[in-house]
Amino acid sequence: MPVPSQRDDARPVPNRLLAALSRRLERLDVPKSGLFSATLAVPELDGIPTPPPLPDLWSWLRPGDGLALIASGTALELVCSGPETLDEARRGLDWAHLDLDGSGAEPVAFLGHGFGGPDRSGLPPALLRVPRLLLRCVSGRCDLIFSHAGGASPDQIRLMWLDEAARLLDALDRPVPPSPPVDLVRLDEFPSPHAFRDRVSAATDAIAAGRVEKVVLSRRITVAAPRPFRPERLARELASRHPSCAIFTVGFGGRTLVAASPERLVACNGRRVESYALAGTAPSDPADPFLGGRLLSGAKDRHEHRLVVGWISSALNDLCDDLDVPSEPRRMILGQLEHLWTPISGTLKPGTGLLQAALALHPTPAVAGLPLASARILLDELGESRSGWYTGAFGWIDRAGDGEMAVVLRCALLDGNRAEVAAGAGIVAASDPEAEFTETELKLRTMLDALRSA
Ligand SMILES: C=C(O[C@@H]1C=C(C(=O)O)C=C[C@H]1O)C(=O)O
Repeated sequence: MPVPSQRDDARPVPNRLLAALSRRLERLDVPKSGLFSATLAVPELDGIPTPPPLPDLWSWLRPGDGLALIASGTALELVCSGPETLDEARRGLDWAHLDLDGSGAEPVAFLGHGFGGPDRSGLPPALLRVPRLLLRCVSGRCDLIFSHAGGASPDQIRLMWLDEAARLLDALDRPVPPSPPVDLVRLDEFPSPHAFRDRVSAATDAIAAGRVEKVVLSRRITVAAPRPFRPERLARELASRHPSCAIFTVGFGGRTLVAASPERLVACNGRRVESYALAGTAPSDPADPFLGGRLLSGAKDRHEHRLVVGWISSALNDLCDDLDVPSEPRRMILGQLEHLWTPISGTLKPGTGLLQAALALHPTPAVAGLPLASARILLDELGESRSGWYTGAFGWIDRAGDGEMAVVLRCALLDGNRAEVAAGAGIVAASDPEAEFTETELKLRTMLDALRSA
């Protein structure tokens, strides 16, 4: 079988690897219909890959866990009306798989959805995508997973796969040099700083009147740089600054959502499940060792945190045979800020999976409020608007059901040289408008600082 030709502008791809892939795929019996994936170990690529310059890049990195998923092309994409239908869509997949080298690397579907309600960004309410080619690397061991969803002859499928492999290998081979930092211009802000503080006051009034216990208000700003943002550069920047976070990129229609999320909505490994309660925030200052102590002992932040721990525990309790809820929060330190953090874990009841848990958990009071229904009504009244999947969820699930979804936080929606960045803060009875504004500025800075070098 011929190896697909190079694009004229491309650097030479590792031809030996492509030729080897071509030989191996040729012997493969590709079914004509249904979703089919084949895993091939590629020791030639072993190492920890970084996101390459691919158009519409989908990727997921957990640098701290040595996990990298890098996708190229699409085998199957299902647009769903919301998170409720994602599970249905996934269960409906008739997914055959061949593990050619016995490496155990299962094929993966990416999934994501927004917060709920109108999303002016143009991203669909929910999306499931199986990449045509996935580079799946765990602790430096890499596999290539080819997928196809029928509708072509086996020869056409093999050609498409090799084309995709050529594109991915070429992109992985291209240098992604760092950019000298630039100044960003704030173009637009919603709501204005003044209006945000007013909303915080209106929210504390609603809390005093007993309408809700907590509500999360957010801000969105648009910035411009003198050059186009590079999603792969931003992801690398974030991965080196925040290796404990989930770093992901979701390319869609020429724009790319990029995030460094500290908040695990849910992760499943077999029947083990884990979710993070993350709420209560303060600036972190290495020069002030008492600051963390203040966060741990501060009544307002502990109250805000406890509400989230209670809610997540009760949502997971219904789905689990056993649940471990630490009695004391820990500190999660992320550059310039830190959070109160309680990892909650358990054993799922048989027949329950990642997507059911994600559905039961989203949106947690860390990003919405409590009680949820009243908080949603109050958010509408206060004019809260969220876009670009901010405070929705994004992640991956493999064919066996293992995977993870993170809350979409500390994120930017890149569009050429513009980026929309959002951040919010949990409002409780004792909240102060100025302090909450400062908290959102700090959270925005996580992304703005990285954007300057992207
Ligand atoms: C809403 C955001 O963050 C959430 C709110 C937090 C808080 O209010 O303390 C902390 C972490 C996140 O759960 C955000 O980063 O935009």
